[in-house]
Amino acid sequence: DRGSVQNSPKSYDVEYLMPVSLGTPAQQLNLDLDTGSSDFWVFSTLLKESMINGQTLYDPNASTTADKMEGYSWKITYGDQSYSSGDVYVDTVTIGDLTVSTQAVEAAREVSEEFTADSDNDGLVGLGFGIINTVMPYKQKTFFEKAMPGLDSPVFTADLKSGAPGRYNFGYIDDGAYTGNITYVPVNSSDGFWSWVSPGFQVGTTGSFNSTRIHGIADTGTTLLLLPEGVCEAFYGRIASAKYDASQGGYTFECNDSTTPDFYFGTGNGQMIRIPGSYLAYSKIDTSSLRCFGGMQSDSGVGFTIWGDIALKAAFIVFDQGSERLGWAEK
Ligand SMILES: O[C@H]1CN[C@@H](c2nc(-c3ccc(C(F)(F)F)cc3)no2)C1
Repeated sequence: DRGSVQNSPKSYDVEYLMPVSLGTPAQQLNLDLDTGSSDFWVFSTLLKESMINGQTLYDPNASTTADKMEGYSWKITYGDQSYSSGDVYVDTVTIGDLTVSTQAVEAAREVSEEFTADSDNDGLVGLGFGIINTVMPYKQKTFFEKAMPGLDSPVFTADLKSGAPGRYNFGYIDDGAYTGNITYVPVNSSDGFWSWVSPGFQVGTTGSFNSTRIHGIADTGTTLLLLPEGVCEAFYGRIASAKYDASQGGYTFECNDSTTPDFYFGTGNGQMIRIPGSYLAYSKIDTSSLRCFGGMQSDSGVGFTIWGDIALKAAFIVFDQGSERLGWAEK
C-alpha cells in the first residue's frame, strides 16, 4: 500500500498543512505534519467557543465509525510553550489515499491561545516515534506506525518547497523527486525524535568545510533552522549588515544584503545540502523595515539542533522508520 498528499505552505512558509479525512462520512481537516512530536490531535466540537477561531472541527458524534476511548486523555506542550489537551477516539483516518482504520484521534477540549490564533491549522499529525505519545493511561501509535505494516516500504518522504506546495509520500520513494544520490544516516529514536549527527558545515562556496559533529533532529513542525551558537556566528559573520538584535530576539540583516552566502550542511559520505542564502532571509522584521529576521538562529535555548523547514525545504528527505535512518538528497 502507499499514499501521497500535497502539502501547502502558509505565508512565510511558517508551517505546511495537508488535507486529512477523518471519520464516516469523511470530515476533511487541514493538519500540520510534525516529525518532532507523536500525537495526532485535532480541533473538535468538544472545544469551548472562545478557543475556536475559524478552524474546522472534528465532530466524533457525526462519525459512525468513531468510538470513544473511555478513561483516556492527552496533553501536549510544544517547543514554543503552546499546548493542547483533550479526549481520545478511535476512528478511520485517510491521508492521500492511505487509510488507517483504527487511528487514535486525540480530540481537543482545550488549546492555548497560539493555536486559537492560527486559524488555518486544524491540528497536528505527529510523525515522531510513538514512545513520546502523550495519551494516558496507555500511549498510542502514530498514523505512520499504524500504516507501516501494510506499506510497500516502511518509509515516508518529505518534499517541502519555498513558497510553493510540496508533497509527503507514504510507503515509497519517488525517484523523480530528487537529484543525485540519497545519503542515509543513522537515527537514534530513543528520545522519540528523528535524531541524527551532521559531520559539519560550510559557509559559502569558498569557505572551508568545518568538521564539527552537530547533533540534531529533523523537525517538519519547526519553522526555522536552530544551530549551535558558533555556527550562527560563522554564518552571520560573513554578512556585512548582520547583527544579533536582542530586541528582535535573534540575528537580523538587510534582506537584500548581497554578501549573504549560501549555507551547506554535511549529511555523510562527503554529501552536503545547499541552503540558498535567500532562504535565510526569513521575513521582514516589520513591513517598513529593510531588515530581515534570520532563518538560522541559535539552538542555545533548546539544547540540541533543530533542522526545521528552512533546512528541510532545501532537500528531499526519507524518514525510514523500518531501518531507523534518515535519507538526504538534493533536488
Ligand atoms: O515541539 C516541537 C515539535 N515540532 C515543533 C512544532 N511546533 C509546532 C507548533 C505548531 C503550531 C503552533 C501554533 F499554532 F502556533 F500554536 C505552535 C507550535 N508544531 O511542531 C516544535
